[in-house]
Amino acid sequence: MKKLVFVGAGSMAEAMISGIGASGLLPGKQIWATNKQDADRLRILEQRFGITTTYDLGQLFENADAIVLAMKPKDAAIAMEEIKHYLTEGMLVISVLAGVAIEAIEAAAEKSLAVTRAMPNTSAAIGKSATALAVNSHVSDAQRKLVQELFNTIGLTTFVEEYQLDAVTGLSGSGPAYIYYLVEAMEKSAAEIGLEKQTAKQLIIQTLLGAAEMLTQSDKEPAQLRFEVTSPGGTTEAGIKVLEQNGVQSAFVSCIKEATAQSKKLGALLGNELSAVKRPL
Ligand SMILES: NC(=O)C1=CN([C@@H]2O[C@H](COP(=O)(O)OP(=O)(O)OC[C@H]3O[C@@H](n4cnc5c(N)ncnc54)[C@H](OP(=O)(O)O)[C@@H]3O)[C@@H](O)[C@H]2O)C=CC1
Ligand SMILES: O=C(O)[C@@H]1CCC=N1
Repeated sequence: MKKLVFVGAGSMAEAMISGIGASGLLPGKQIWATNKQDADRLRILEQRFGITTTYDLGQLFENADAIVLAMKPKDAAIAMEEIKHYLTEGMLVISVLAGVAIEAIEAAAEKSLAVTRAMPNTSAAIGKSATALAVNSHVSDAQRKLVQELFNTIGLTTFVEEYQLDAVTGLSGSGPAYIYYLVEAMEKSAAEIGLEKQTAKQLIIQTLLGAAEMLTQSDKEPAQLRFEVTSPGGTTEAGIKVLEQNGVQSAFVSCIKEATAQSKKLGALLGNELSAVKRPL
């Protein structure tokens, strides 16, 4: 790949640019970006990652191999209207938009395009994204390889059916936020039980890393690993009892289902009835 273009330069674009840049797959100069109006933000990204930015769409799309759509779903209709004439069949369009269907993107562009829908997460910034990809039939084998190579630079990559991407969004796209929410609660409680912030932070982070590594290395189910922490009549049992009384596990299940449902709703913001991808019967 010689030129990768980001349309939208917010949190997700930055996480990807940071991860791709650090991997060395593409020199910063060959990564291009634009946004709607925030020129200061583009200057910051240029300084931080050595990328090239412009508001000149002709220059932006010239000889581009792949275009990443990285605006909010609510802004996608206007953005597509602005860029559709620059999109060609030879380009690979990579959409990270939550909920928006490949067919809706082609409909907005008013042409057939090679489109990959990707659902990464912000851990892309440190090469630790969990990314799911779905491609349409116009994506060539070479482009499929290229997109996988690209997302491999920012973490783990897996291919799924397009209808599964809303679930991926609810689970791992939004997932880092659920973990940060838990950490916020752990930090809050640490302050209330008399631990200094810095000490608590170190202990919490190592606990998360250790648990993640246990889940990776051990063959045991998470429930079994939990039981092994839980001594009868001990502290964990007392703590988990409170979580159970407050329905925390079922709240997490509802949370992920609601996020998945919201992904489906966001798809409709491109203003096309093709947006919702149904599970095949
Ligand atoms: N954040 C996350 O964790 C994840 C986000 N996503 C998806 O990534 C996408 C972007 O999210 P996020 O980065 O958080 O959003 P941000 O709000 O941080 O960034 C949105 C970007 O889109 C730009 N933009 C808006 N309209 C246009 C336009 N017409 N032309 C060009 N650029 C435009 C904005 O420019 P300006 O600032 O000038 O207005 C801004 O740079 C969303 O679709 C989201 O679903 C997917 C996975 C994870
Ligand atoms: O909250 C959102 O809509 C985006 C999609 C996944 C993570 N952030």
